[in-house]
Amino acid sequence: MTAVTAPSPRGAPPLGEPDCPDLACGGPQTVTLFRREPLLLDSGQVLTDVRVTYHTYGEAREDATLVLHALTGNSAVHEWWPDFLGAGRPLDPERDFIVCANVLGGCAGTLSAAELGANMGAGPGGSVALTLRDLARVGRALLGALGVRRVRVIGASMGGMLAYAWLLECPDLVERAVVIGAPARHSPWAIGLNTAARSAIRAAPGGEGLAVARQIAMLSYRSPESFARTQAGQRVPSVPAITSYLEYQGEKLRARFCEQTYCTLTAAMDAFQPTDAELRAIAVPVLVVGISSDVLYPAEEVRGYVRELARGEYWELDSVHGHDAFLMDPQDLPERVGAFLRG
Ligand SMILES: CC(=O)SCCNC(=O)CCNC(=O)[C@H](O)C(C)(C)COP(=O)(O)OP(=O)(O)OC[C@H]1O[C@@H](n2cnc3c(N)ncnc32)[C@H](O)[C@@H]1OP(=O)(O)O
Ligand SMILES: N[C@@H](CCO)C(=O)O
Repeated sequence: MTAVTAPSPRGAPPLGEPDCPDLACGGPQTVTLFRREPLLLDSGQVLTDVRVTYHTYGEAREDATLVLHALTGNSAVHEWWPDFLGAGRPLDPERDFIVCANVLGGCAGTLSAAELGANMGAGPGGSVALTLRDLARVGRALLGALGVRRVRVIGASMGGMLAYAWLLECPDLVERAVVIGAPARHSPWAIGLNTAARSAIRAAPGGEGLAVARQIAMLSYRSPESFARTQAGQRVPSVPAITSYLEYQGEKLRARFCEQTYCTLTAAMDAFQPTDAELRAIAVPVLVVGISSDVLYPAEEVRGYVRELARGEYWELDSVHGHDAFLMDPQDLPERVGAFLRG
């Protein structure tokens, strides 16, 4: 394992300077994996020298908790999940060794889709094919480099689908998993939303399309009632609040994210279609959490997959705020997750 110099994740301090010392935090750190043995992607392409950026919290141990971030997330869990990370919380650095890495193809320090496209001669718009199982294999190599031999995985949204990929790809390593607000397979509805987002990016490459993609996605991350409560009326004269909100959110993502990553990761989510037989083979305990007002991944759809899991259990977060409630309105969710992780 060799540390290398690499660009800082957008908005993060320079690599190597811990940005959360109070949480026994190591990170952001960067390692280059697959130096001697290459990584064979599901597409048949081969990668070497895969740069991975990650954070750790707590003292290194052979058993760890791996946090899997969502589509536009990064490895800095302390920045986006403060309700879950800290003393007395489900991810407690005083008790656990916690790892989170930016995914392969991501936009926050790890070898990005744009860099992969350059390597593979792909054009703009993200024609690199990655699968969620490829992402899990890279995570596995990182855990190996850190000396981890057993892992509990937890993820929400794309991170929840990635947790299913871990359960299928690394059954020897995963001892339990938490899947929040995520299906085991993308539905036609979810694929359709991603298709529209990628069409916007291809139609207006260079940033404008990414902003429109975010507007489409934001409508699926909240709910009619959430927006009725938070975005009624106007903030700017003559402009509906929801309009200026979506425009603002679009520009915000455009400033911090990468269009190739957006296309590559959403395509990986759409292509993830494990069979019921594969799901039935998952032997470890899995906590599946649905969100009552989620219009992207309706609670009933998320709950349906529990029937296929040998040791699945279901809990529902009752919130009006839709899919993003796991970030905005977690209520009792940290407590439930903590109890499950402690087993
Ligand atoms: C498991 C994971 O990995 S999750 C990954 C985490 N992802 C991220 O951290 C990045 C994505 N971020 C998000 O999705 C969101 O910011 C969340 C869900 C984390 C937080 O959402 P909220 O706190 O509700 O923020 P909200 O969506 O209301 O937006 C607030 C912003 O919009 C602005 N805003 C609100 N209403 C309006 C309006 N009508 N017109 C214009 N601007 C508006 C606010 O001023 C605020 O601006 P700021 O961000 O510059 O402070
Ligand atoms: N709002 C989060 C979750 C979306 O699934 C994100 O932007 O990553």
